[in-house]
Amino acid sequence: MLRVENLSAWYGEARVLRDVSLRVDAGEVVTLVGRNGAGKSTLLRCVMGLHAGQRGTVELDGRDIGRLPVHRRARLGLGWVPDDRGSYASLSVAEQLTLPPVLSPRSGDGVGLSWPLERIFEAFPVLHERRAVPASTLSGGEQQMLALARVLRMGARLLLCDEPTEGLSPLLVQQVGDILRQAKRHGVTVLLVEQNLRFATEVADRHYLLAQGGIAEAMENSEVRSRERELLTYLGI
Ligand SMILES: Nc1ncnc2c1ncn2[C@@H]1O[C@H](COP(=O)(O)OP(=O)(O)OP(=O)(O)O)[C@@H](O)[C@H]1O
Repeated sequence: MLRVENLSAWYGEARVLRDVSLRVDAGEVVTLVGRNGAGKSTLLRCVMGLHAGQRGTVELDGRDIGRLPVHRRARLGLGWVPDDRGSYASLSVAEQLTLPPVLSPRSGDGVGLSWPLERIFEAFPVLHERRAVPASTLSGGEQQMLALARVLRMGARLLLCDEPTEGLSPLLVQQVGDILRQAKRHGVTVLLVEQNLRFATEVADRHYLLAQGGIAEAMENSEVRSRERELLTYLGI
């Protein structure tokens, strides 16, 4: 579904990604792990088209999307879940969930269709409880849930999630895990930055370790589990 080939990225003169190649197959959940500053967020931003200084190939379903602007990538089904949670603060939770342009249904298997509001509220009980309040009054964790809910509501079929569990209570972390597993059952593909290795192995199929802007290793769940202690020390967690 997603193929990244020899992707490099710069901030001014500083090169922060070095010939990164990876793939995420349809229906997979894949994580990017790595130390602070390894380039994980920049990689996600490149895939979404949010980073100008890049070179290399980004393909979605065999189509080169590397030069498309963000809104065109969103139309093709890429859903961006940022770590800064941006929202239209004065609108209520329910208004926000009816606001985004809902992607037109793809023909065929129904994968990647907009989630109905009922399913959203079932999956995100906290948003149902708080549906009438302005989003500005939500906690950071609740805003994170709202950001995730919005892209599912839009019908994104490849979610790009930047540390969705960061700063969440254990209960909300568990809910994010349930939601990602549910999204996977509905055919949604996920690439996520995740530092919580235990969470990563519970939700993901595979993992890439990013080090100094390059892919250092590709790992299966079993490998991450058996090397957990070593990896946690390496990541400085
Ligand atoms: N706006 C920017 N201008 C200049 N350098 C930047 C900018 N944003 C990030 N960088 C640098 O690019 C490198 C990669 O940053 P990036 O945020 O992608 O890493 P990361 O792995 O996501 O780290 P973290 O987990 O700390 O967010 C770092 O060295 C960082 O200092």
